[in-house]
Amino acid sequence: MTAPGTRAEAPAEDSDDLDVEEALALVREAKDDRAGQVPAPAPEAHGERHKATPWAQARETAARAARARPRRAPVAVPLGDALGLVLAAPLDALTDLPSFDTSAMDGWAVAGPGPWGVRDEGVLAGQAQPEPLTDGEAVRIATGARIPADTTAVLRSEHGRTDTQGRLHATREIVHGQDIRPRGQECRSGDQLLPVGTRITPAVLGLAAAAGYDTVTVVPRPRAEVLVLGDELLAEGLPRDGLIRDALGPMLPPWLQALGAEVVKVRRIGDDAKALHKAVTGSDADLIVTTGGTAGGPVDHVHPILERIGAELLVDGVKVRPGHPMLLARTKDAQHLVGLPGNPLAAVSGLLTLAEPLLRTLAAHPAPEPYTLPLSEAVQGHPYDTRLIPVVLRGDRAVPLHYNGPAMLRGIAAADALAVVPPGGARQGEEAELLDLPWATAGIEVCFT
Ligand SMILES: Nc1nc2c(c(=O)[nH]1)N[C@H]1C(S)=C(S)[C@@H](COP(=O)(O)OP(=O)(O)OC[C@H]3O[C@@H](n4cnc5c(N)ncnc54)[C@H](O)[C@@H]3O)O[C@H]1N2
Ligand code: MOO
Repeated sequence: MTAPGTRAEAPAEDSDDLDVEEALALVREAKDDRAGQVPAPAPEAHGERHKATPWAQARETAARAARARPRRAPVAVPLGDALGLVLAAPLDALTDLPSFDTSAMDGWAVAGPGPWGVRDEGVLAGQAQPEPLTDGEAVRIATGARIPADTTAVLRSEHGRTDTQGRLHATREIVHGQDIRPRGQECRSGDQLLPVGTRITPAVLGLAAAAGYDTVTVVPRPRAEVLVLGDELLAEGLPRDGLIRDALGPMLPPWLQALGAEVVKVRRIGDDAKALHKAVTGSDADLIVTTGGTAGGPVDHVHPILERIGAELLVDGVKVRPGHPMLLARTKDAQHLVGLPGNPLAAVSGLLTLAEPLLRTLAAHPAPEPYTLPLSEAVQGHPYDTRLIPVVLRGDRAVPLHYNGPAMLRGIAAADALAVVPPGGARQGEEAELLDLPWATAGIEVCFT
């Protein structure tokens, strides 16, 4: 169930569905494999409309650009900082689990058949080795406490009673070994608990801690820098005198974080070519994201600066609405630049078309499974380009939202996803591919970053 014009139709060798193994090759000790090198774009004159890349191909190019980069070394991060990252080394148990024979219940550790004489001192969780039991002896024990040597079973509190002489009787039959968790029941030291490529969830953090880890070895978070261009932008207050509020400065950093990036800097550059040149050449981020200045107006400095620094344009315009002037360039060996158009919804389109596959691949996250839903109403198409339309998901339908113009955020702010509408449009009831917004899937991606 995949909409026409989507990844499913792309030739197999061009698929941007990232194999985690393949992605992790970027961080392994193995020699650098540049097989995925992105071919240079067709040498067509700047400004020609037909050089624009088809939407699905642009996404593939962005993912492949990330794969073609030099290896990034794995890093060790404290458990508290590891949520959402991907294991770059297998999680091998550093201890047996449990690491000692443990009581599974509150009750008594007993030795031999009852009734039993009960020791005065009980055994609590966290206590060092308790005294061994002798036959006919019992000791109060808490869940998680160490089992004394020579214990035959644990009798649950609710299954025992003490008589007037203080002797303990079982009120039901007990089985040898019952309610004792033997050392190593879950794993032995050295057992592989999780393989390379596993996404670190809250449960993985818990397992890692239980297995003795303080830090985990992970694929490093890609570092992103945001450069907001435009002299017309205000950082606060109401729009006035032809000036407008900067909508992208507040929107992009958390969105990039939700896509797996660490945002190292957000800078307002204005329409100053010199400042932009300095910011781009001085950046050591994995990804520079610029906003505005892509279209070729009098103060659109992005293309000229990329040309000046000898950057390789991998995508120069995409057959998608909104956002068609978006671009992707390789600025240096281990750095890319995504140029987002200034119109805010066009910038979202660029973010999901180019930045998402690039960051996802660098972060070694698997590609989301493509899925489709029928549209609740017809959506007018562009004659040649894909359209991305904000939708809400209601039951088993995608409901297109109004206010989906390139300069509008009102639709996307209420949306669950973007529907991919192929050239020519989609009929009511037609299946459309959906791009989930990172916070719409139970907030999981957002809290993972
Ligand atoms: N002659 C042509 N003009 C334009 C074309 C074209 O093909 N030929 N394409 C249009 C399309 S489509 C888009 S999208 C925009 C892209 O423009 P730029 O990337 O050069 O961006 P700017 O010109 O700087 O800004 C466009 C628009 O967006 C507003 N803007 C910019 N930054 C922000 C921000 N941070 N927050 C809110 N709004 C922002 C800016 O004020 C402009 O209104 O070009 C069309 N033109
Ligand atoms: O591509 Mo522009 O984004 O239509 O407005």
